[in-house]
Amino acid sequence: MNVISGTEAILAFSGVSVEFGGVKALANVSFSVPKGQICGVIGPNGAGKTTLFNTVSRLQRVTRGTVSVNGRDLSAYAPHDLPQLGVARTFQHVGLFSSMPVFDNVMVGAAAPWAAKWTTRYLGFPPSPRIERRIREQTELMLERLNLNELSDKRTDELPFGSAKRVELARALAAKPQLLMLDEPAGGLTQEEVLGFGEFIAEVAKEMQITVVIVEHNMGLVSSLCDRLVVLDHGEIVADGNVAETLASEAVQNAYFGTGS
Ligand SMILES: Nc1ncnc2c1ncn2[C@@H]1O[C@H](COP(=O)(O)OP(=O)(O)OP(=O)(O)O)[C@@H](O)[C@H]1O
Repeated sequence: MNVISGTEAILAFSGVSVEFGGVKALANVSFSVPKGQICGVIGPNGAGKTTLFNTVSRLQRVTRGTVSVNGRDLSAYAPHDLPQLGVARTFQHVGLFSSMPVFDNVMVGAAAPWAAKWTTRYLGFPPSPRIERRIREQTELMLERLNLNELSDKRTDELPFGSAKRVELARALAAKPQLLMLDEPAGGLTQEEVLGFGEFIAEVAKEMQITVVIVEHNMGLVSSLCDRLVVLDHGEIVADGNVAETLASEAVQNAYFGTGS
């Protein structure tokens, strides 16, 4: 498929298949995402988007093929290793610690790369005061960047949905990822919130030099935000390229509406 050459890839899928019994959720998917790109993954319900995401988060094993980040084959890693590899994600249904205040939720993200170190995980070394200070500073920075300062002490289950989504994003960004995976970030947001969200992601991706892969049904967001679209249908890539051409392609019309000739 469309493996981009000449630019260093941060994420690469090579011949990835995932099968559930007789169901082929992904069938021989290959593409790579160069550093700095905002890549949208779209497709009708059941196309394999979440499965694709989960192979990166290590929540889903591949039946065949390889998923790699910065050239490292992810099969050697567990989900808790991802912050150290520079990968952060958000979930389709907000995945916050509901009884904890906003500040602590974001601090979990800021502490994640440090917490994933083997000296912490296996030997239980507590953070030094210097590291603890850095984690708190990073948390405060993200709260400010996402306009969450005023909500800092609120429990996350007391927040409106749009604010909870912002907290989840702050938590993911607090880990200073190189690769940010966003799973349907616009779901449940008002149209105004969606616009603001798209602008914010574009700004932050540039500012923090983050590569973004986004699964999204909201075509308005996808069109305004993404540099490129990969379209899945029945587990296969049916189109891959710039946004306008891809959306207008026969393969996409077929996948969504069954109207191509
Ligand atoms: N754990 C599972 N066991 C069996 N089949 C599964 C499992 N997870 C996904 N599938 C099937 O794999 C296919 C791809 O599902 P997936 O959730 O990845 O699609 P999707 O594009 O994310 O859909 P949606 O847009 O509805 O979220 C579907 O046919 C789905 O029913």
